[in-house]
Amino acid sequence: MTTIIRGGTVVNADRAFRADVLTDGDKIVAIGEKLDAPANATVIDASGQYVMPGGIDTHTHMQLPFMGTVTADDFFTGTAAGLAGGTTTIMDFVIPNPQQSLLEAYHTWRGWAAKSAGDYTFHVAVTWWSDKVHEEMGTLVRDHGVNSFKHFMAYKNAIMADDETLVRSFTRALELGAIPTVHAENGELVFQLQQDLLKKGITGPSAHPLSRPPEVEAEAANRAIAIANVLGTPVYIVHVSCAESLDAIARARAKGQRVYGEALAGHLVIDDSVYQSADLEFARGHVMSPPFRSKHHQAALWQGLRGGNLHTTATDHCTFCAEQKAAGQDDFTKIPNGCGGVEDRMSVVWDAGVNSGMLTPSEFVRVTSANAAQIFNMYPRKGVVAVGADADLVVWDPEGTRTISAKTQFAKGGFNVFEGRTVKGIPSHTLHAGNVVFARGELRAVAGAGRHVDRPAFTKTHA
Ligand SMILES: NC(=O)NCCC(=O)O
Ligand SMILES: [Zn+2]
Ligand SMILES: [Zn+2]
Repeated sequence: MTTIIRGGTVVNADRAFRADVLTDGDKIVAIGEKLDAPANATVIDASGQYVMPGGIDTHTHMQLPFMGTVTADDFFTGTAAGLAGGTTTIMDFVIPNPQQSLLEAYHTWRGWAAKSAGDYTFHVAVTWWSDKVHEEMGTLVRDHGVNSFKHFMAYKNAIMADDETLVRSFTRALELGAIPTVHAENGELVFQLQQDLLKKGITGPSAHPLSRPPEVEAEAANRAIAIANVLGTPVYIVHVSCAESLDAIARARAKGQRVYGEALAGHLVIDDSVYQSADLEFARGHVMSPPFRSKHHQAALWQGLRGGNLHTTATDHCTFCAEQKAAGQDDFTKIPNGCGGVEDRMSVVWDAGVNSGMLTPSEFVRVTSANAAQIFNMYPRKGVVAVGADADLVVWDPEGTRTISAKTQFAKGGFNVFEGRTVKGIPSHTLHAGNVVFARGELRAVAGAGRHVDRPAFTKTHA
């Protein structure tokens, strides 16, 4: 398929310029003013619009078996919803059970992901340690295009990585040229606080944020950063939700440490008042970890994004319907943790970030795709509008509006944490691998059209 996008303003992380963009097959083949195009080319009129790299969501959980259930979105519905919102690549997580082979889990997830409509790639979680894990990390990096390993510092008695696992896995990642990532919350403290709250008879969703205060996150962020510093590894901290964790990242970076931070669209715009709702189904729908925080944390996260101490935006898309969330109606610790957003991240970050003047369009591209592609070694295949890059593009209408609602979304789960929010700045068209997969509200996602994105190891100079 050949497509010409005419008359738009191309926005990359480094600059914006007026140009047509020609795609052929799955690649961008020409960029320039008044380009010639074959007579059979599909023409998209982008006048008054921006042409940007398709979004990369660095953190999703499609079809995840978690807390006794499985997320509502699978790899088809979740990636299709992403395409509707301008996100063309997701970074999902292979999460082996403790004692399970990493390779076995990796192949299971690859099987599930075969029906993806958008591109996908995997971080692999290290949930336990043994010589076999050491060996399998090597196989994943050398033979399977994995260059990032995830460590959950929370979820005690389930997938929590203890300090020995962190130290050994970070060390191994350094040997292999892979980057360690962490969910930073002190799982021992969370467990203790949960038990204390339950003993006091505080069992509803309002207890969730009380069991995971900012200090619990900051302790783990500081610990992971300290471990990375001693071992000389880079480290990427997922879903940074509070000023205290951001301060830890800023301190380390000021000393020259290679620390990266991810902000979630939800944490940027939703505050912790949601947990006080008398509508317990609504409150449970917002239970995720780390929880939504008070407004001063949101302001800090925006400053972190603009100032360069936070690098990526993601969603942690992990959808559960009301019936699944009701598993925790008598005990908040049993509410499956997770919320959605893959369909909404680009518009939410544009609306709250660019329309407010907090971010420029180029900074928007930096935090929605370019930095992710660079940190995780997909650049310049992804994250830039350039000749030779994948034809994953979003034609962005800065005047278009949409009121987000679970009733009209493509994602499953029947709930949306951004419900009722009217965003200005929406995709008019999304191209994935050169195909127009979303056009003015019409989704043309094809199951199985998504490709796995191999991410090679970093050279030794990265660490
Ligand atoms: N974030 C969340 O609550 N659920 C998904 C798993 C995780 O990322 O911690
Ligand atoms: Zn997490
Ligand atoms: Zn997650």
